[in-house]
Amino acid sequence: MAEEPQHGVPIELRKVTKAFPGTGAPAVRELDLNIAAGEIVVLLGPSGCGKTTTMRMINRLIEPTSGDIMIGGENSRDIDPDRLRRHIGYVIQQAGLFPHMTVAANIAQVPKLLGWDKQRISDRVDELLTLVGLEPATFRDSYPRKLSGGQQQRVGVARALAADPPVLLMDEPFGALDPITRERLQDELLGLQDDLAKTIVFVTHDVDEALKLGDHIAVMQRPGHIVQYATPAEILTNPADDYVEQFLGGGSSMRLLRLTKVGDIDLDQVPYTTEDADAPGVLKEIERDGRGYALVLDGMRRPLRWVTQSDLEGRQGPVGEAGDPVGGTISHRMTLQDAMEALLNADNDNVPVVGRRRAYAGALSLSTLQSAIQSIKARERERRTRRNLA
Ligand SMILES: Nc1ncnc2c1ncn2[C@@H]1O[C@H](COP(=O)(O)OP(=O)(O)OP(=O)(O)O)[C@@H](O)[C@H]1O
Repeated sequence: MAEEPQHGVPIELRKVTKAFPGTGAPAVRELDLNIAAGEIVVLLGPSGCGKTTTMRMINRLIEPTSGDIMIGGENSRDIDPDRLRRHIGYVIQQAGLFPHMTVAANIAQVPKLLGWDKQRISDRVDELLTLVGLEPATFRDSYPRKLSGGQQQRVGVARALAADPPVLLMDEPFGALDPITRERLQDELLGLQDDLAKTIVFVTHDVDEALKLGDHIAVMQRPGHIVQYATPAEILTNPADDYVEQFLGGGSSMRLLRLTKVGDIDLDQVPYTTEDADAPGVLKEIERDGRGYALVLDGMRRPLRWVTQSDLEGRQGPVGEAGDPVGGTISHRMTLQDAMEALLNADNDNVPVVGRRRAYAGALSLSTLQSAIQSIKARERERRTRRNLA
């Protein structure tokens, strides 16, 4: 049986500076950064702002000129660099796989260094390939050049995870992939992270990637400092200054739509009933509500039909099959953007939202969406004001 994965540890950078010899301004300047255990923190910024240098100081591929880096409470200066790097997985653009080694041999590198026996290594390789969505029998003995960019990147992630390190550093890992593969790998990374809860430092200059993946985002500016360190929603609704605002570009409301899940907002509550309910009673309730319709649910609370006032007028006995089938439903897991798409294509203004086991959870309309975005913005503004006053 597989062992429980090792969860992430906190990382703290204290006044970390890197000045490369013979250059002008330092590449990274007195950088403070606190990364909580199990979080994905994205370093976001334009080329040359010091993202890669910051990341490589964490695994000591680059030694800081001054300052301290604490990993799981230990000063990285006190950890042997080889031991440190075995406890920190590293994924780079285009995977950086060794072309003359099979996929299995690439993944097995660190376990081999750690002296694991053959059987343990082989089991681990298969487990990891499965974890990143590659069939072991097909891919184990392949050479990297036979693989697509996305598959190579998956192997890169498997290799970084091989010795189950608590920390992963990912430097533009999806930068060279086409947009569809890129999105898929981002989703898979988030899925993996749900189970693994590693501490991940992720470098990108792609705003949407940062907003999607980051629990927190550090927006960096040349030369080597952080302008804002906050959650994606906070950065979108309250950019710290003009630089951050410009870097984000326009469309912050659209981005909030992409970032927020239907389950995170207040849904509309419409009257609901069942097929065996008494029609005149339901009619009364519809009249009282004033909207003119109700939702009929089955025994498992799954939406079946919309019934309107006129469907029920004069009807005696149970509601039965009165009304029209609900065209479609919206899952509580959908982003607001996907929900908006569904609403624009729906026949009704209101679409039922379903949660676990497709049970009714509320309803959504374009105007509910609009007020949700407005209240997210207002909430973030309020939080910031409170913080500034504190
Ligand atoms: N080995 C080095 N020697 C001298 N200068 C360096 C070295 N590595 C990086 N730099 C400089 O440090 C600064 C920060 O570089 P870094 O690679 O960290 O930026 P970055 O934000 O990761 O950029 P990119 O997105 O282009 O990778 C740049 O001005 C770069 O030229």
